[in-house]
Amino acid sequence: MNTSAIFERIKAAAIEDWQRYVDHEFIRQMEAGTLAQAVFQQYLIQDYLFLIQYARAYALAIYKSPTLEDMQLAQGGLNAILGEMHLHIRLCEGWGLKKADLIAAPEHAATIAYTRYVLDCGQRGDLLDLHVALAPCMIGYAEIGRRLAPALAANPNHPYREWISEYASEGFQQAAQASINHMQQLADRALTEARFLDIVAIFSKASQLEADFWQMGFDLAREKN
Ligand SMILES: Cc1ncc(C[n+]2csc(CCO)c2C)c(N)n1
Repeated sequence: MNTSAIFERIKAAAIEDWQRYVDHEFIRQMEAGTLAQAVFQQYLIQDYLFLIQYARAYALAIYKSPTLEDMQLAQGGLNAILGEMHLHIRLCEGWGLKKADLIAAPEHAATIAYTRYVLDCGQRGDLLDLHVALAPCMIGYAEIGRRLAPALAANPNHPYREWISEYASEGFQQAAQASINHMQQLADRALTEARFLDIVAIFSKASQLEADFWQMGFDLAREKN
């Protein structure tokens, strides 16, 4: 099939689920600086557990790589996760939570659902299926980082400066672009017309699971109150 600008086409086909993810109430409140800290803390603790499982998904992407270049790109993703986890440890330390406390937290159903879904896409499918399941995470956070960056300039005391800066950073934006480029290569090699709807379904599902992940922060904070 004609696979030009494949990421834009997949996103357009899944636009409602994508919007519900990148424009979730959590993001709106974060942008405004009004998101309750308890909600953000619950999210971030679960996100640490999420990243451990997500690192396994990138490791699976190395295993599923037909070429050395695919392997190197997946390895870059794995390294980026290890770097991202420093943000979580730093922020949690500021609240008096140690790494051991994070690891000991029980995984929420939304964390399990999302990470195991991605791992399953990789186990039963090929590298394109897995890459598409991984895409909303990387590319969505880059879109959110770009959108929220102006809020930092407007408010010098923005409470979520560190988090927003991480995803708005040049390094992170480049990594997301590299992920789009890799998706393009994989699609050029393996995407057929017959597979397109299956690929869109994976992207939609992962986007829905991202939206559920934001929602989990509100739900957990309410339960603990
Ligand atoms: C629920 C959730 N979704 C996406 C990310 C962002 N993220 C996770 S792994 C990875 C790839 C390399 O760092 C990126 C961008 C997150 N932290 N939590």
